[in-house]
Amino acid sequence: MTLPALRFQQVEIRYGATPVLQGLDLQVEAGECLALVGLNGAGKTSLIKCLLDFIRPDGGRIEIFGQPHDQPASRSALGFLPESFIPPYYLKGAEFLRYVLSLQGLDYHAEQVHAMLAALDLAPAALEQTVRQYSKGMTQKLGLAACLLAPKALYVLDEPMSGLDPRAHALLRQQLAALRARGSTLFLTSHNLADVEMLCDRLAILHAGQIRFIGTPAQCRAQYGTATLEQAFLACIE
Ligand SMILES: Nc1ncnc2c1ncn2[C@@H]1O[C@H](COP(=O)(O)OP(=O)(O)OP(=O)(O)O)[C@@H](O)[C@H]1O
Repeated sequence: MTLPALRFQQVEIRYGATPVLQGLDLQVEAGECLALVGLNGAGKTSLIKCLLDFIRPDGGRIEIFGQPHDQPASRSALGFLPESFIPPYYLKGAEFLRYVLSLQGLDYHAEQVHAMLAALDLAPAALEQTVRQYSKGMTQKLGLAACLLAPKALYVLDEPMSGLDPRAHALLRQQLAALRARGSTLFLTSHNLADVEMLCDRLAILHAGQIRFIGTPAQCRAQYGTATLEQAFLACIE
């Protein structure tokens, strides 16, 4: 039997007295692409921070391929792109990639790096520029390259399309589809429901601290009797 990539059981998160997640259950199957969607402040990033053990849940249990998430070894299967990716401003692009790869015991292969940059539409000249000279979209592409260069069974991507121009956006969709086709699991957050429709096997709608809907985009539209996923999302969170 294949273990799920992620299993969240009855996860609770509070900031002080304010509850954010209230007994959240969610399972991400190995090999699928699942989007977590929800309004600003719904708790998507908080759930990801909990998964990565940056914050402790106030209740519940999280497993990564069957292992408790707070065992560091469980997270070696996982690549992560944070919502706000801010690399050290004084490093050159190549230095940053070399550093991130070395932390994972991986070598820097120039041809792989150039291929990844081309796949993300980041000019190779960026490798020799310091990060302080980057635009917002270039910074996001560097973060994506650092994350996707390491072969992982599971990628956790918090708003991966953020700041990308339309061409880079389309290229990243292709890149993510290729990763999924190679068997990696993708767990991402997105506010772009057109991306979710095109890219994801399933979506989970987080609202008022719990998962209100989980299923395919087609099931979501059917359940709420709407023509578009956006209308279905709005009906779900009413
Ligand atoms: N460190 C913190 N201290 C107190 N409250 C916090 C903290 N981090 C997040 N929150 C609150 O928790 C709630 C969920 O925030 P979170 O960032 O998880 O939402 P999100 O779904 O990722 O939102 P967005 O779509 O805007 O990125 C919000 O009300 C936010 O104000």
